[in-house]
Amino acid sequence: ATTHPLWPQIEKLTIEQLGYAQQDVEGGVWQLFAEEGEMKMYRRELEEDGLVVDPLKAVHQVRGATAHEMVHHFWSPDVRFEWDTSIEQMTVLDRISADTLIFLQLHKRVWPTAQRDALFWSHIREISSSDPANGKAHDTWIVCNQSAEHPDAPNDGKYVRIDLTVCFVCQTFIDPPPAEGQPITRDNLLVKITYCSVVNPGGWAPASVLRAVYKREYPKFLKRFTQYVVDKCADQPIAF
Ligand SMILES: O=S(=O)(CCO)c1ccc(-c2ccc(C3CCCC3)c([C@H]3C[C@H]3c3ccccn3)c2)cc1
Repeated sequence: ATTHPLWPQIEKLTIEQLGYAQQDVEGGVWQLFAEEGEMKMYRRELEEDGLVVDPLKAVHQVRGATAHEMVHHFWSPDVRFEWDTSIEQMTVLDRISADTLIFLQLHKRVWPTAQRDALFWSHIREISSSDPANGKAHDTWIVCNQSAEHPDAPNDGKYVRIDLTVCFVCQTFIDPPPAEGQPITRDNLLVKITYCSVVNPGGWAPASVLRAVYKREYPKFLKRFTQYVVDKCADQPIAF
């Protein structure tokens, strides 16, 4: 699949988004707008042609799951409806490779804005692996979602098409390490999560409405997703 025409863009954007996600949120450019327990949500106020396109960066950490488990459930079409309450319809239009799919999603209408759809490629990749037993190095995984075009989903104006760039980066920590010679259990798992998104709503929507919706929806979205994975994996063997 590395011969697919999208491959150079997928490769370039995935590396760029990894760097972007790993940049610290200090330095004052990011404004903390929501905080719940370990989850901190930041935004930068940005408008393009009068449209709110506020970049968002969320950092979170949860116990009981691995980076691989988190990103797999974020990427997999099979479980999307189990956690993503923002969508009404979802289709996989193409499987570019085993780790890259093209999604077409119809998002629930957010009153008073018009209903939106999103067409994007979604790529999952392990960035670094490690030997979980030594507890030193930690594995990092990323999912990148980037708006794309596709002949089967022309932007025919039936819905307002949003433009999105999303990255979801997770890193596993063995913390606290198990006692000498003891196996790693889920009590030893800590996963650090960074979620970055830039969503251009595609058509006019009042800035005040969008910012209120972002403030309400994103914290709910990330909390619900991470809790879903921890609950789903609780009684399963650990997938590093
Ligand atoms: O992380 S993903 O790739 C997961 C795959 O689904 C993702 C997440 C969120 C969105 C999305 C799509 C539309 C909207 C708005 C724009 C104008 C009116 C609807 C929003 C804003 C409203 C915010 C929001 C955030 C989270 C959940 C729902 N609503 C977000 C798209 C993709």
